[in-house]
Formats: sequence, C-alpha cells, structure tokens
Amino acid sequence: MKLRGLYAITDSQLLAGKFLAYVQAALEGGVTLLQYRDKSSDEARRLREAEALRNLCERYKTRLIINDDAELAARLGVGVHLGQTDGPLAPVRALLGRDAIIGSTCHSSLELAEQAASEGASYVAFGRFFNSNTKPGAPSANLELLDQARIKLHIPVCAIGGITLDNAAPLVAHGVDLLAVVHGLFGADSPQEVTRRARAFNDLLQIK
Ligand SMILES: Cc1ncc(COP(=O)(O)OP(=O)(O)O)c(N)n1
Ligand SMILES: Cc1ncsc1CCOP(=O)(O)O
Ligand SMILES: [Mg+2]
Repeated sequence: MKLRGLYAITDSQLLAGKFLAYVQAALEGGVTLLQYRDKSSDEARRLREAEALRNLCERYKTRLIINDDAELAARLGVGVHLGQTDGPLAPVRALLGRDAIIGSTCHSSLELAEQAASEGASYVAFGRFFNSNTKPGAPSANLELLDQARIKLHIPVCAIGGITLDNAAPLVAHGVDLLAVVHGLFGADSPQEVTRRARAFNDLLQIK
C-alpha cells in the first residue's frame, strides 16, 4: 500500500496539557502517519507518551513513527524517522525489519533522497517549504525539487515545514504524497478545530 495522506507530528511544547486530546482529535479527522517528536532526554516520559500514542494509533489504524530514536521504535515495534545526523539508515532497517516504516530527511537534495531510497527508506522528506516556527533554521526547499523527485524517485515523497491549509495545495499539485504538519494542525484553539483541519488536509489530498 502506497503511503499517502496527512502526516501529523507532535510537539511537546505546543501540546503541553492537551497532548492526547489533540492527538486523538487529529486521528478522528484521519491521519496516515503520526510522528512522536520529542527532543527532550526524559527517557521515562518519552516511553510513557510513545506507548500511549501506540495504543491510540492501534485504535485508529494509524501508523506510529518515532522521531530520531530507533531503539525506542524497536522496543515498541513501530517506525522511525531519521535525519541526516541521526545515524545511518541501513542498520536501522536491519534492526526494525523489512515491514517497518523508515523515513529520511533529505532537505532539498535529490542525491540524499536517492541514497536513502537505496538504503531502504520507506519515504523521503523534503523541506522546509515555508517559514516554520517549529524549526525555523531548517534548510529550505522549493516546488521544482518536487517535480524532479516525482520523476526520479519511486518511493513516497513527504513535504514538511510551515505547511498550513492555506499553502498546501501547490505541494499536492506538484506530487507530494505526505503532508507533514505540526503547527498548521495542532496550533488550533480546540480539539474540534484540530479534527476539522485534519479532514480539510485529507480533502486537499483527496483521501477518502
Ligand atoms: C517527516 C519529517 N521530515 C523531516 C523531519 C526532520 O528531521 P531532522 O532533520 O532529523 O530534524 P528533527 O525533527 O529531528 O529536529 C522530521 N522530523 N519528520
Ligand atoms: C521537523 C521539521 N523539519 C523541517 S521543518 C520542521 C518543523 C515542521 O513543523 P511546522 O509544521 O510547525 O512548521
Ligand atoms: Mg532528527
């Protein structure tokens, strides 16, 4: 099955005090992949939260991805997202097995994407496409790259960085399979609004 749809990414600061309520609201609206992204070193909390997300994801038939931490992903039997400084992909593929979803950050580089694909990545992520409050310093990418990626790559392409309902349409028009979103989804005033946004992202992608 080809990965396509909304890729919701958690943010510990943004979701403080409403973590599971907002994640559940997103899953209600339809989420293809959910990434647990927590940059802290509080191992106990990370395990607790990731387990809670795995349980929620099982209920909604959503695939869970852990950011950065292949050991935690292996412990929970879920997927992982690796950046260029998060270690090599091939040993992680060997650790997690052939069915695990493994994503790779490729910034704006087709070469990195082709290498990730050859090492067994399930999808590649390009971006940031717009200004991002969550990761302002991330290198930028443009729409032309997506056109080349569509020709050269045979795995799903994910776009990330400052994506909102107002700016996502061109990314979809240029062939993106996964829209990875933090603030444009979870920066909402209510869980109802999170659900509405998730549904609207799926409408843009013509999911369901
Ligand atoms: C879907 C997706 N794409 C890119 C990233 C960024 O990964 P990385 O470059 O390792 O940066 P951090 O997120 O670890 O700060 C991502 N997490 N997810
Ligand atoms: C993790 C990451 N990598 C590149 S941009 C980004 C942050 C995405 O968050 P937002 O959707 O709030 O810009
Ligand atoms: Mg990382």
